[in-house]
Amino acid sequence: MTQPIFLIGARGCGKTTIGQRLTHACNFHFVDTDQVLQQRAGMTVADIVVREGWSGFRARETQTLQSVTQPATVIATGGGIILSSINRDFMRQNGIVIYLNAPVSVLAGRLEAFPEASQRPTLTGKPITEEVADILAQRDELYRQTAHHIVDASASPDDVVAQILTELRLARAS
Ligand SMILES: Nc1ncnc2c1ncn2[C@@H]1O[C@H](COP(=O)(O)OP(=O)(O)O)[C@@H](O)[C@H]1O
Ligand SMILES: O=C(O)C1=C[C@@H](OP(=O)(O)O)[C@@H](O)[C@H](O)C1
Ligand SMILES: [Mg+2]
Repeated sequence: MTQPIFLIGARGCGKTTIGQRLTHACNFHFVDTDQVLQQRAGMTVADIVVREGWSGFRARETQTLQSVTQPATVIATGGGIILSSINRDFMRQNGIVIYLNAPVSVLAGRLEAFPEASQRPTLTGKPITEEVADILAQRDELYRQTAHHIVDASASPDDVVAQILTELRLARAS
């Protein structure tokens, strides 16, 4: 199995962290759309949003997603990648999509501890817990529609990786 693996889910669900670990377990390459996009632009997400608005960032994100998609690659996406139907269709058709699902309390706790504000400028201007709740309410259905598999991302990193490997093995056996 060398199909690309796309990790989707809200800010703080662990796409970047789990993606790196999963890469070692599968012997795949790792890419993170936000890291590649920022390197190519020579700007942080926050800078891009100031200069080009969220629409400029979203256009760059779609282009980056398509250009980094290769066999034997784990692709950690940004939390808003599923807002575009082009991205949703692209991921479903070109690989295996895994939703790292976690409740608002877990997501907000992680984002308060590790805000990484240059990569995560505010989406709504609201305090973290309110923003996470509002955004998850808007996007949860899109994550679910796009995913081939859903895992519990509130577990420890080792456990989340183990859940993903189990899902992939079960899918291969069926
Ligand atoms: N399963 C986990 N258990 C505990 N902490 C986690 C877990 N996954 C991620 N984290 C922590 O949460 C923060 C956000 O994780 P990150 O991988 O950047 O999320 P995302 O890329 O989905 O926004 C990081 O500081 C990371 O160490
Ligand atoms: O949820 C979002 O709309 C975003 C999530 C961020 O990525 P992470 O999910 O890796 O934090 C980053 O792509 C950008 O700030 C937009
Ligand atoms: Mg990330």
